[in-house]
Amino acid sequence: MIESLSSQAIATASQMQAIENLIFQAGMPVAALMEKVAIRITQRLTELYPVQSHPHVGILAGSGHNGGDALVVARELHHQGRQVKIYTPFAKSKPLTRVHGCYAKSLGIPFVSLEALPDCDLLIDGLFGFGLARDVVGDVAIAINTINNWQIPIGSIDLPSGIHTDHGGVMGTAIQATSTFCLGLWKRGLLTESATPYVGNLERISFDIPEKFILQVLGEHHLWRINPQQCLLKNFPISRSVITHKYEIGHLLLVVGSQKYGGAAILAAMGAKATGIGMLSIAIPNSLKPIILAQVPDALVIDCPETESGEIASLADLDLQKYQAITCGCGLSLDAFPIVEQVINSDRPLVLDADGLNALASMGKAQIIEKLNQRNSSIILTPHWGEFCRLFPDLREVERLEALQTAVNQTKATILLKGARTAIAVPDEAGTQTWINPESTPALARGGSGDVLAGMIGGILAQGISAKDAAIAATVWHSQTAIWLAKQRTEMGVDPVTLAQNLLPFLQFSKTDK
Ligand SMILES: NC(=O)C1=CN([C@@H]2O[C@H](COP(=O)(O)OP(=O)(O)OC[C@H]3O[C@@H](n4cnc5c(N)ncnc54)[C@H](O)[C@@H]3O)[C@@H](O)[C@H]2O)[C@@H](O)CC1
Ligand SMILES: Nc1ncnc2c1ncn2[C@@H]1O[C@H](COP(=O)(O)OP(=O)(O)O)[C@@H](O)[C@H]1O
Ligand SMILES: [K+]
Repeated sequence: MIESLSSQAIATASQMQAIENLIFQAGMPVAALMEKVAIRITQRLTELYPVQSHPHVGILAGSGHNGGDALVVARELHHQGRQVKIYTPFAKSKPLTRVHGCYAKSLGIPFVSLEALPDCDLLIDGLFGFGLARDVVGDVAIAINTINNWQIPIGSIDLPSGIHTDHGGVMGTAIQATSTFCLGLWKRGLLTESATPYVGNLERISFDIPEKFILQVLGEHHLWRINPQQCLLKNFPISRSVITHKYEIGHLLLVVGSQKYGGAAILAAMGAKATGIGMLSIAIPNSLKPIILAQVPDALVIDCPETESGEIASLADLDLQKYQAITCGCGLSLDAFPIVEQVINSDRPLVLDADGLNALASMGKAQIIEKLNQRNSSIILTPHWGEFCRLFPDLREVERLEALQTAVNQTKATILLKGARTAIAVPDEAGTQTWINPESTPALARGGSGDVLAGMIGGILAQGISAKDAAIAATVWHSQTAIWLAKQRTEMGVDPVTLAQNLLPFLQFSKTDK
C-alpha cells in the first residue's frame, strides 16, 4: 500500500520538501537519510554500470544536498575499487555536503578540473536537484554543455541538473542524462514533454517515505504516474461471460471517414476490432462502402448520404440509442459539423477525435463548455496539442498539464492530451485527477496512429468500462505495443496498420513473457 501510493504519486518541489521536513521533524537525521538514499543509488548504479566495465567514474557535485548525495556515492564507488574523481564548480557548500567533501578528500579521492573528466566511463550528476532556484549560468552552464558533448553515460541524481522540478523546463541549460534516479516521489517536471529529451531512462529510488506523511502533504492528490505493467494486467484481456452473446459485449458505432480520408476509417475500425468488441458498426459516406467492407468484412457498414465533396451529409434516421459507445471524427473532414453536433447531442458515451474536435472547436469556447456540461454520459476528447489549442485558445500559453486540468475543470469532459507524454485528465468530485503515461516511443509520431487509438478507446468504452479506465488502458496498450514493435522493427517500422495488427500479439507476449 505504501509502495503503491509512493510509486504513483507525483510531487512538486515544495511538496517534496514538505514531506522531507515531516520526516526530519519526526526524528530521522538528515545525514542518515542522505546516507540511505545514496547507498540505494550506489546499489542501482552497480547493477547498471558494473565495476569491471566502468572503472573510471567522474562525480559532478553541487553545493546543496544533491551534491551531498553525489559525494556519498563517490565514497562508496571508491570503496568498490573504482578510480573516482570529483568535480565541483562551487566554492561553498551546505554543511553536510561540505563534510562529505572533506571525508572524500581524506580518502584520497581527487578533486579535479573539468578537463580531467573526459576519460571517465561514467559520470554521476549531482549538481542540482529539487533545490534549483534560477537559471544555470556562467561556469556551471559551460560545464554542463561541455559534458553533454562527451558521449559518456551520465546518471543524474533526482533530476538532470538544470531541469525545473515542477514544470520540467530547461533552466538555461541541462544535463542530458542516460539514466535519472528520481528520489522518493516522482517529480512533476520529470514526466513532462519538455524534460523528456533530458531524462533518459527514468527510474525511482524509494527511501521508504511513511504513507501518513505523503497523505498529509498531498491530501486529496490529483496527479499520478500510470504504471503500464499494472495497467495491462488489470485491464486485459477484457473478460466475458461464457454464456454471453455478441450484443452483450458492446456495440460500437464509428462515425468516420470521407473520400479524402478513407484510411482513417479503416484504421479506427482496426483499433476497435482488436478490443474484442461484440458488434462494430461504421457510418461512412456511401461511396466508401466497398473499400471499407473489403478491409473490415465483420463490420456493419452504414452507408450515409454523401456531400458533393465526399463527406457524410447526414446520419439520416440512424438510431444512436442502440450503441453502447460512439467514436466520432477520424477522417471525417472539416465540413461534418452537423453530424458531430448530432452525435454530441446524443446521450451515448462518446469519443471525439480529430475532425470531431475541429467541429467542436468551431462552436467557440463558451458553447463548447455549455454543450459538454449538458451531456449526461461520458465524453472523451482526444486532442493533440494543436487540436487542444484550437478548442481552448485562451489556454495556449498555459503550461501543458495545467492547461489540461483547467480545460477538464471547465468542460467536465475526460480529456486525453496526446503527445510524447500523453496525459489523461478526468473530472472528479475532489477536482480533476490526472494520469501521465510514462513510457512511449516516437515511432508513434506518424499519421494514423491516433486513428487506431480512437478506435481502441471506443471499443473498450462500449464494453462497459469507465471513460477513465478506457482512456488509460487504451493509451498504455497503444504505446506499449509500439515500444515492443520498435524493438523488433526499429522506430521506422511502426506504421499504423502494423501497429493495429500487433495489438493482440503484444498482449499475448506481455502475458507469457514474464
Ligand atoms: N536531505 C537529504 O538528505 C536528502 C536529500 N535529497 C537530495 O537533496 C536535494 C535537494 O537538496 P537542496 O535543497 O540542498 O538543493 P540542491 O542540491 O538541488 O541545490 C540547491 C543549491 O544550489 C544553489 N542553487 C540553486 N539554483 C542555482 C543556480 N541556478 N546556480 C547556482 N546555484 C544554484 C542553491 O543556493 C543551493 O545551495 C534533492 O534533489 C536530493 O538529491 C533527498 O532526495 C533525499 C533526502
Ligand atoms: N514523440 C512521440 N512519442 C510518443 N508518442 C507519440 C509521439 N508523437 C506522437 N505520439 C503518439 O502518436 C499518436 C498520434 O496521434 P495523432 O496526432 O492524432 O495522429 P493522427 O491523427 O495522424 O492519427 C498519439 O497517440 C500520440 O500520443
Ligand atoms: K542532479
